Amino acid sequence: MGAELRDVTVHIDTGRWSETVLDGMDIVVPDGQITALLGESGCGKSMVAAALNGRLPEPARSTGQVLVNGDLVQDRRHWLRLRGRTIGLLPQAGVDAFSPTETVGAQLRKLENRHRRWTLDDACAAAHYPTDLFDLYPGQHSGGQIQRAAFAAALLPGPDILVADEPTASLETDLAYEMWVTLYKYARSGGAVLAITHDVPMLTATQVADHLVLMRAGKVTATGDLTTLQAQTDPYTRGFFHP
Ligand SMILES: Nc1ncnc2c1ncn2[C@@H]1O[C@H](COP(=O)(O)OP(=O)(O)OP(=O)(O)O)[C@@H](O)[C@H]1O
Ligand code: NI
Repeated sequence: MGAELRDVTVHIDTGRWSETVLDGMDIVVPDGQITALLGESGCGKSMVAAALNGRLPEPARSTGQVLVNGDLVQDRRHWLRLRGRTIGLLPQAGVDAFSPTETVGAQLRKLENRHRRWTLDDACAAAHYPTDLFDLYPGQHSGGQIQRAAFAAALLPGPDILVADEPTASLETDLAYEMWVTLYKYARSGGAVLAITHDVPMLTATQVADHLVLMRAGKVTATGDLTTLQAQTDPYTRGFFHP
């Protein structure tokens, strides 16, 4: 069924300052589709990813509702049950998907054995992660390599809902295109995909996103398909689609 934030507000009080990072945020991520989330740096996109995975930072205080496959998520134990096969996160920094003390190959193999959904070969092929890097530790990978390893790690449990936070940020155009193909196939096979991205030229060229959500300062400012957003006249939206 997918995932949803309803009127989610998140305050972070660091002790030195207090900030509202999401401000009445609403978003629906339906299954079978790619929803693309865009917005300027610092507007709260990764915080949406965190809220959808029950991974808000420790000092955060939140109000509002998170629904996963139609159920209101109530507490930490509920999140622990959902993570993995129900909802998964490809973090913005690929290295955050791994423990630093074990090789990537060993960690991917564990995910394959624990979930028995995707095979290691299929996940690595779909993520274009070269299996000859298996013996390296996460910190021994380049930015683009660890991003692809993290993509493989996100695919292995085969989550109903996949939240991918800038999955192509460290990749050149050809590889980025292949990642979008993988996300497209994932959605078409039934997955609910939220893809956070800055890559409007790729979205425009591939038409891969079924629905777009544009945010600013913790709120949604525009939603719709590509044609709808391209036709908007306000300067913030135009800045993304007619740079
Ligand atoms: N752990 C944290 N503690 C305090 N503030 C945080 C924390 N993480 C993020 N923030 C703040 O929350 C706001 C939103 O950050 P977020 O990472 O969601 O932005 P973003 O839209 O993903 O940006 P980018 O495109 O650069 O990744 C920022 O103002 C940031 O400073
Ligand atoms: Ni981010």
